[in-house]
Formats: sequence, structure tokens, C-alpha cells
Amino acid sequence: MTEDTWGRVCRDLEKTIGKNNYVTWIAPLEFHALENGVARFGVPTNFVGEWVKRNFGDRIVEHLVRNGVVVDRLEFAVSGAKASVAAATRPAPQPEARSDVDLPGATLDARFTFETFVTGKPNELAHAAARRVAEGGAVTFNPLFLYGGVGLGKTHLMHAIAWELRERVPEAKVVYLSAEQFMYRFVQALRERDMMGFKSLFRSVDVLMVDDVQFIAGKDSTQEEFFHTFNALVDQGKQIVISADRAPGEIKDLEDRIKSRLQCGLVVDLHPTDYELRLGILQQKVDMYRQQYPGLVISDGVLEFLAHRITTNVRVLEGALTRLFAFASLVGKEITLDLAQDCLADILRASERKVTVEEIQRKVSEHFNMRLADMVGPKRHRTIARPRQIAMWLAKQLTQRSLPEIGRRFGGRDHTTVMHAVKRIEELRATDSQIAEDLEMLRRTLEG
Ligand SMILES: Nc1ncnc2c1ncn2[C@@H]1O[C@H](COP(=O)(O)OP(=O)(O)OP(=O)(O)O)[C@@H](O)[C@H]1O
Repeated sequence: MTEDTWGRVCRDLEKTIGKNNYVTWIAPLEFHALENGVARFGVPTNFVGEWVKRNFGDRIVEHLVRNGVVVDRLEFAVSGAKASVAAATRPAPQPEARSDVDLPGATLDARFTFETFVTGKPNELAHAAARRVAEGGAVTFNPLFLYGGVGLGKTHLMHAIAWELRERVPEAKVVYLSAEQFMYRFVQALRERDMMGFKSLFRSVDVLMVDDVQFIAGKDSTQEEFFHTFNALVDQGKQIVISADRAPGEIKDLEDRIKSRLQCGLVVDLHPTDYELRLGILQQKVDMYRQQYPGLVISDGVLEFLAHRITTNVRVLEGALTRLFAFASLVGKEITLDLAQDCLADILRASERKVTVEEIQRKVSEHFNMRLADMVGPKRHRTIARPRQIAMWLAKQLTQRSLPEIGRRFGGRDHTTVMHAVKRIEELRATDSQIAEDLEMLRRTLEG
């Protein structure tokens, strides 16, 4: 890519993100190089790089592609030249990200370690399993399959495993990459007629971690190669860690033999965060920001407010806090509830989405392949009554409706019927893994 092309992209970006954003975030970027689909930029501070990646990364890639540049990833590294531009927002120095040049993996994020991962009920099992893998030694479950909704910490845990293993077992070849990068490597090897090189590279690793494996669903040759790599490593007793946005059995267009292989080890779900976990994460981030912005004061109740209101995912929660700190430091004000409400109005509005009982009824009927009318109708056969009870349980969990109100929306049923349904489903959730899985999936779809 030439300087001219980057100049054109800059002009396009300025139009789409506005002059202020452009001047603050894009103008300080220095285009350095384009290699193998990775566009590298120099940034004045890590903070600017992270902010740009998070908030404008997709848009930059989109504009680059529109201007004919073949790019699928951006990388930012601190360069001296413009270091003074964003000095006011400079964070505490962070350890540099490392990458093993001779291995096919992606660069690890220095922030994603076990120390910075906050645990709570929704993620304690996933965290414990990841810790176990990170100890190295004998492989006890293979693969470790982590799944959960967007931004719940799957990538964070995988990076943490890699960092920890590098400390504990420095000689181990640990490779982390996304399923997309796996495919990219595979296609490149095909193009360059170097399948032998590809196979020997991937089969020589000690720990292979593949993120977002749902990406290869429906991509037949990549799946095939992934399957062979997987088997070869398992046969050699090498550890594999996989992540996806859903359980192996629920990934559409993934071959059955791969699904069953993925289910062989330990399959762990990262549940949606609860209030306590969100608050814990916010407190940890605030401690971090306090070092970067020592003068900033945050009023009581702001974190509780955010943990209560932003329930979508941790990425959004983090983004909100980052914006709040950056804004407060620029304007030199204390972070109060009012400031938070003003500064985060769009995020708060987007998080306001309320699930309705009708939506729940519709989703549950679709899931169990029954008529919506039967949700509110009189039929009492198990195949209808059970999904109806599930819908009542979800209505209790996901809406503010009282038991009598829920009853009324289910064809005028009594509140004791709803109470019985909620109790029954609670019991089944603890004893019937299929129901537990159905509930979790429905809850995630409805909240997503
Ligand atoms: N328990 C946690 N403690 C601290 N930070 C967390 C936690 N869970 C998630 N995060 C943070 O939230 C952000 C999103 O997490 P991550 O990228 O790991 O999500 P993910 O599950 O891989 O999502 P996706 O499916 O979108 O890739 C990261 O910055 C991560 O550090």
C-alpha cells in the first residue's frame, strides 16, 4: 500500500467518523507496512493503539479493502516519532506482546493473563480448567473446549494459558491462533504447494489453541485438515484447547466426526456474567486505570450503576469504562453518575433492550418445534407442557414480570402454576443436562 492510498483511506475515515475523532485517533497513526494481509501502524502510545483497534479497527479495514488493499488484520506498535501527541492519555507501561516467529501462532495480548482474569460463578469452571491446562504436565482432558457468548473471556483465557505455559514450560511449543488464521495458513500452503511444511509445522507443536472454531464450519477442506491435525496431535498426547461461540453439538455445518472429537475432552461453558462478576471486573479495571490516571476521582455508585445497566458483555463494559476515563481525563472532571450517563448515553441505550414474554414464547416454540398458540392454549401433554414451563422459567429469569403477570400472558393461568413451573424447571436444570443446555442456549439467544 502506498502513502497515497493511506491518504485516501484517511480522507474516507474522516468523513465517516467525524473530524474530532479523526484528529484525536487516526491522524497520529503512521502507516509502516503491509505484509501477508497485516497492516502495521506506528502509534504514539499503547493506549492509542488499543483504542483505535477496538473502536475503529473494523472501519479502517473496511476502508482499506474498499481502496483495493488486501488486508485482514491491523497491528499497532509504539513508535517514537509522534509519542508526544497523546502524552496526556499515556497508560502505565505494559509488557510487550511476544510472538514466536518460527511458529504459526498469533501474537498474544499482554493484558490477557490469569492475573487480570476476574473469576465468579459464571466462569469459575472454565477458569479452573484453563488453569489446569496451564500447569502443563500430563494431559488430563483433550481437548479443552471453551464455549460461550460474545466477549465473555474465551480469548482471554486462551492467551492466559499460553502466557503461563511460556513461563512454566519455556521449551514447550505453544501455538495460539484463530480458526480463521488456521484456514489462511492452510490456503497459503495449498497455494504454495507446501502441504508437507504445513503439516509438519502444526504437528510439531506441544499445545495447540484454536479460537472461534465455528469459523471453519462449512469450509470442507479446512475442516478436513483441521480434523487430521487434531487427531495427529491427540495421538501424540499433545494438548489441544478450542473455543467457540456455542457447544460442539450446536455448531451448524461442522462435520459430525469433528463434533464428536471435540466432545471427547472437557467441554466447559462460560455463562453470561452476573452482577457480582461485572462489578468485580469493573473494580479490577478501575485499579488499573488509577495507575494511569492518578488524579481521577470516581464517585460512589458509578461502578454499581454500570454493572447493573451494562449486561451485554464484558467487552462493552470495558469499552464503557475506557471511554469514561479517557473523557474525564480530557475534560479534567470527576467521574460522577451524571457524567457517566451523559458520556455513555449510546451504550446505555443499547443495553436497555428488554426481553418480552411474547419473545420468549416465540423463541421457545421455535426451539421445540411447536405451535406458538400452544404456549397459551389448554393442551397438557408433556411435549407441550414442558416447553411451556421452560418459557415460564425464562420469563421469570429475564423479565421483571410478576408471577401473576406471567400467568396471565400464558393464557390466563394462575400464579401457582407459574410457581410450580419455575420450581420444576429449576429441579430439572440441576439433574438433566439436556434441559440445562437448552435453557442456557435459549437464554443466550434471547439476551444476545
Ligand atoms: N472474567 C474476566 N475478567 C477480566 N476481563 C475479562 C473477563 N472476561 C472478559 N474479559 C475482557 O473482556 C474482553 C473480551 O474478552 P474476550 O476477547 O476473551 O472474549 P471472547 O469470549 O473471546 O469473545 P469473542 O467470541 O467475541 O471473541 C477482553 O478485553 C477481556 O479481557
